[in-house]
Formats: sequence, C-alpha cells, structure tokens
Amino acid sequence: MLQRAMFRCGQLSSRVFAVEFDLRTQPLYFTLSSNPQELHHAHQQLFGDDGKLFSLHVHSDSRIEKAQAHAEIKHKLCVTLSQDCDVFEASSFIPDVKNSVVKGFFIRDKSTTTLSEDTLKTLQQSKSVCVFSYKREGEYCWQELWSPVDQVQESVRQYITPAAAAEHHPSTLNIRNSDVFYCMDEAYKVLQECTDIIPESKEVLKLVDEQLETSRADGFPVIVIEGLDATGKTTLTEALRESLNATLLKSPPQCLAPFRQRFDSEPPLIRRAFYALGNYITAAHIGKESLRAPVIVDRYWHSTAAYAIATAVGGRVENLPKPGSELYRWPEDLLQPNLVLLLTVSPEERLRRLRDRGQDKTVEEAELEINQLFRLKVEEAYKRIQNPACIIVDASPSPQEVLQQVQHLIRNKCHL
Ligand SMILES: Nc1ncnc2c1ncn2[C@@H]1O[C@H](COP(=O)(O)OP(=O)(O)OP(=O)(O)O)[C@@H](O)[C@H]1O
Ligand SMILES: Nc1ccn([C@@H]2O[C@H](COP(=O)(O)O)[C@@H](O)[C@H]2O)c(=O)n1
Repeated sequence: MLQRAMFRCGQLSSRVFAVEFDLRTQPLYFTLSSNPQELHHAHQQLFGDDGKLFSLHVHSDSRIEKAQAHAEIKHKLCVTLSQDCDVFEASSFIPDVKNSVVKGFFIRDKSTTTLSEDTLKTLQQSKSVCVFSYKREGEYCWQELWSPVDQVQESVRQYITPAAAAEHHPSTLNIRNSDVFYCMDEAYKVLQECTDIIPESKEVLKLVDEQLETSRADGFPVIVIEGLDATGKTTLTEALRESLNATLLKSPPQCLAPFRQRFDSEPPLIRRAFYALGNYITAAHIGKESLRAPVIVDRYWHSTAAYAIATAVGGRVENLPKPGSELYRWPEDLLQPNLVLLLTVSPEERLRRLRDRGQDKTVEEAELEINQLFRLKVEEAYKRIQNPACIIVDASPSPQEVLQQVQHLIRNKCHL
C-alpha cells in the first residue's frame, strides 16, 4: 500500500505540508526527506512537544466523497477527542501548483488515554484516509505511515525538514471550481454528481434548466447591494424599490428557499455550487425584469465569491489571493450588473444592529461575530472583486441619509 499510493498525486517527498498551528501567524511548513535534519525553533513548538502526534489526509478520486469525508472526519475529531487533544487544519500540497492540495488534520494528543488511536483506527478503515504518526529522536523528527499496534506494516521513515513559506497560501490553490465557480457548467456538474446522495439536487437542477435563457436586451439599470449581514441591505433595497419604482430581486432567489437549509449543511464544494447556481437563476430573472423597470438585487456574485474565498482561506487577511488574482474575476457567462454598492459599517455598529434585530443567527453570522479575522477577509475579498468592482458606501448614517447617498450615486452612475 506504499504510503497510500503516495497520496495519489505525487511523491510525498515532493510535497510540502502546512499545519495551521496558530491562525494569526503563517502556517508551519515542512517537507520530507530521507536525511535527518534539525528542526527550526518554530517547528520545535509543534514536534518538540510532549504527546503523541498524528496527521491524517483524505484522498479519493471522487471530489464529492472527498469533501464529505473531510467534513465527517472534522466532526468526528471534534466530538470524540478529549480536551487534551489539539486538532489543527493540515494540508499537503505542491507549492504554487493549482489543485494540488490534499486536505487533512494534524493531531497533538497530550492525554494518557488511547482515545485518539481508537478514533484514528476507525477512520483509517476507510479507503480514503491515510494516517501518519510522528516520532522524535533528539533534534530530529520523522513521519511514518501509522498502523495500530495489532497491525504490522512496512513503512518508510521520512524526516521532517523545515520548508520555506510558499508564495501562495495553500488554501488558495484549490479555490477554482471547488469554492468559487467561474461558469455555470462547473457548478451544475457538482450538483449532478451528488444526485444520488442529495436527492434535492435534481430539483435544483430542474429549476436551473427551466430558467436557462439569461440573454438580456439593453434594458433598465441593474443595481446590486452587497455587504455583511446587518449592514442594512434589506432596509436600503426596500427603500430603493419604492423610490425608483424598481423591481427587487435576491440571490439566492425565492424558488431556492426550500433547499437552502439542506445545502447549507453540506461541505463547501456542494454548498458553494448551490449558491453559484442561485446566481444564474437570479440572472435569468434580472434579464426579464430589467426590460420593464430598474432592478435592485440584494446580494449576487460578490457575496458568493467573497464568503467562499474568506471561508476557504485559513488564517490572516494576507493569506487571501493577491489583488488582481484571476480568482476575483467575474464569471464570463453571468449577467453583469451596471452598479455594485458595498455597504460598510464599523464592527461595533454591525453588532449593535444584529443585537437590536434579535433574530436567530446563522452559523456563519455567529462566526462573523466571534471571528474578526473572517469578517476582515470577507470585506477585503468583496473589495478585490473586479469587473465590476464594488463602490463602497458608508452605511453608518441613518437609513434616510444612506438612501440619499445611494440615490445620488445611482443618478451619477446610471443616469436614473
Ligand atoms: N442606516 C441604518 N441605521 C441604523 N439602523 C439600521 C440602518 N439600516 C438598517 N438598520 C437596522 O439594522 C438591522 C439590520 O438591517 P437589515 O436587515 O436591513 O440588514 P441586512 O444587511 O439586510 O441583514 P441580513 O443580510 O442579515 O439580512 C435592522 O434592525 C435595521 O432596522
Ligand atoms: N448570492 C449569495 C447570497 C448568499 N450567500 C451565502 O449566504 C450567506 C448570507 O446570506 P444571508 O441570507 O444571511 O444574507 C453567506 O453565508 C453566503 O455564504 C452566497 O453565497 N451567495
């Protein structure tokens, strides 16, 4: 079984491993070599500590199976491991090579129990999971394929060799067509691949098929309002509808509402494909409605891409794809709006509005509240999206003042 077919995508020694040890700093990077090499100080923190060390990676030829296995393992590790176990996101990748990432986890177990071994033993029974253990010897540490005590297996000892930081953070390498989709067919294929496990996929695809004609004559202006939750999108879009006599649309569209909860509980690949398809249905509605009146859209592709990128990219804002990256480019086959406005308020004001509203929070909203890094990444990704780029609107004044500001922008940019 030689190292589970060398991860199926290249020899282990040509790969770099990245462990998100502390989200505020760079990941710890290392490669593998047959020669012992002293660990750097930073690596000592992870490998030089007491405790048992393991990593596990998920590989499969089916991307749906891989995405689901990763989500299930994450859940299992969270619920079964004791508090003395630290679990970090770990990926293996070929530096700066797109789609080379194999996702996994790194486990540091300081407990005296065999809970982690028991859990790993169960997980390892799955064909798609490959588990390594790490052993220390003085200044050195090596990785070998892990086998529970009752199974003897031949394994190659590979020494941990500190590696330089990659130019592109590994979590950016697999974004295209896994987290963000740049044409309808790619998102469509994902849902086609899950019809067996998620029967609702068929209904969503049927709705997409029914709405396919997205061509658009040069009609009335289309204005998209974007922003984090509780920045005032609903308040503003309703007011614009009245003042401009416009049609108000949303993405995802109302016809997808019955399926949203189901897809929200799926791994990013499936969840993001669902939202991507929602944009194409909304585009078809925009095409029709803009022949009759100006159209206001509450969230569209900027939201889909910004949330997906911010969720996929681990750690700091600096880890985001660089400004100008192709990952911020608008899909060529998706109807473009005339104007995109991004509502921004301070984190304190947003929290105040969320609290005043007192509604149930989605998991992602709750995460925004506690996770400052995530909020910063969503906002920064919004700002980096191009063609069309968004215009930033300070949405902290009163609703009436925000409306006036936006009406002024619309008059200038769209001559309405
Ligand atoms: N300009 C404003 N000043 C003060 N409060 C506002 C303003 N705009 C909206 N609010 C209040 O903030 C809360 C959130 O506003 P709203 O629902 O419009 O945001 P949203 O961006 O649509 O949120 P979500 O994306 O979560 O649906 C509401 O209670 C609303 O009354
Ligand atoms: N066009 C869109 C709209 C939404 N999303 C995802 O939904 C969440 C926010 O939606 P709200 O209804 O709470 O405003 C957010 O998590 C986005 O991931 C999207 O992807 N595309």
